[in-house]
Amino acid sequence: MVKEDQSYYRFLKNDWKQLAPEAKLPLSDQQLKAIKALNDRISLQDVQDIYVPLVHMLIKKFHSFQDWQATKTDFLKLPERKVPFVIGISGSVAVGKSTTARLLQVLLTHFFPSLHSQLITTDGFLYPNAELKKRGILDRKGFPESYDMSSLLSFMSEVKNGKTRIRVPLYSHQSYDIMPDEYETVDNPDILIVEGINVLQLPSNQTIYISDFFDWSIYVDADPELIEKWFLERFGILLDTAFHNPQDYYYEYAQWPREKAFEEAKKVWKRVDLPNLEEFILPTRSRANLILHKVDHHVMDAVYLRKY
Ligand SMILES: Nc1ncnc2c1ncn2[C@@H]1O[C@H](COP(=O)(O)OP(=O)(O)O)[C@@H](O)[C@H]1O
Ligand SMILES: CC(C)(COP(=O)(O)O)[C@@H](O)C(=O)NCCC(=O)O
Repeated sequence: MVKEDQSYYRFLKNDWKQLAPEAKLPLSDQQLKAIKALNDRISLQDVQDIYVPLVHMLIKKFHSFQDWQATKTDFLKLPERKVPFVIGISGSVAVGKSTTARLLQVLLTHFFPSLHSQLITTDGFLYPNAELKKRGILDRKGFPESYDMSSLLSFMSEVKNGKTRIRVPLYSHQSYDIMPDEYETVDNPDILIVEGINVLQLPSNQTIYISDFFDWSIYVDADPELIEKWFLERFGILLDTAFHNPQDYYYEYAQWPREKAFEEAKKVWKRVDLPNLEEFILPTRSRANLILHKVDHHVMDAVYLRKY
């Protein structure tokens, strides 16, 4: 049964999965490989039940956005121009934002191959570690003051103005820092997905939200105790990757007894990422157009859709 409160309809998985009956997996072998390559633990049942209807709803929204752009330029007697449709994805550190974003991109490409979609993460707009140290906020990484929000806002404005070949700095979880002289290029796509913990926040000293540039927003939600578990699992993967690479930020931890390294990671979660979730990320959840709620093993149990 679809329930509602003042702001959202709540669809349990069984209701939500009925919504795009014409859109069925199986995907081609190649698409399945693409999904499994991005994460081989993703539930294909969830892909079918949750993500496929979601992608079809997003495309309806995209078409109505395009219609409005055409109507507007026609009414204003202005030349037509392409304005990217922007989807923001928010949620805690380690809740699965980047996996969700990549999965949406794979599915958009699968069902709508003529559309060019791109994906960026706002991690690239974190100040480099050297700058965070200079400001005395290295242990506040991820908090609002650790991002160069005015660059992020300028980037969003360039995207919406149709600028081509915009360079976006890149962050590496392995080096735990911005990668010097490495960028990705955003090239006036049809759809841009912008993923990050801060995308629904009002930047300090600014008068506009990043989400003012969004045409749709998604908040990935789960119980903080589960998110801590996923954070620690990802830490374990980062340790394994770092083991033989002294350049890796996690190399030192990888040499420690495993239990001691995990104790340290738990402290980071309690001292940094959990307070950030409680103080700055969770309060933005009610601004999202859609909330994806996950339970154990990243399985989705409910979708909340804003009523207006
Ligand atoms: N749908 C999913 N199924 C299985 N594992 C997932 C899923 N989404 C995320 N994960 C795992 O959870 C951890 C955090 O995911 P990630 O996408 O890196 O989160 P975020 O971008 O929010 O920090 C990673 O280890 C990732 O592999
Ligand atoms: C770079 C991040 C702020 C962004 O998180 P993400 O959403 O990419 O997981 C986060 O991974 C982080 O490094 N937080 C600082 C504390 C920590 O080491 O977890």
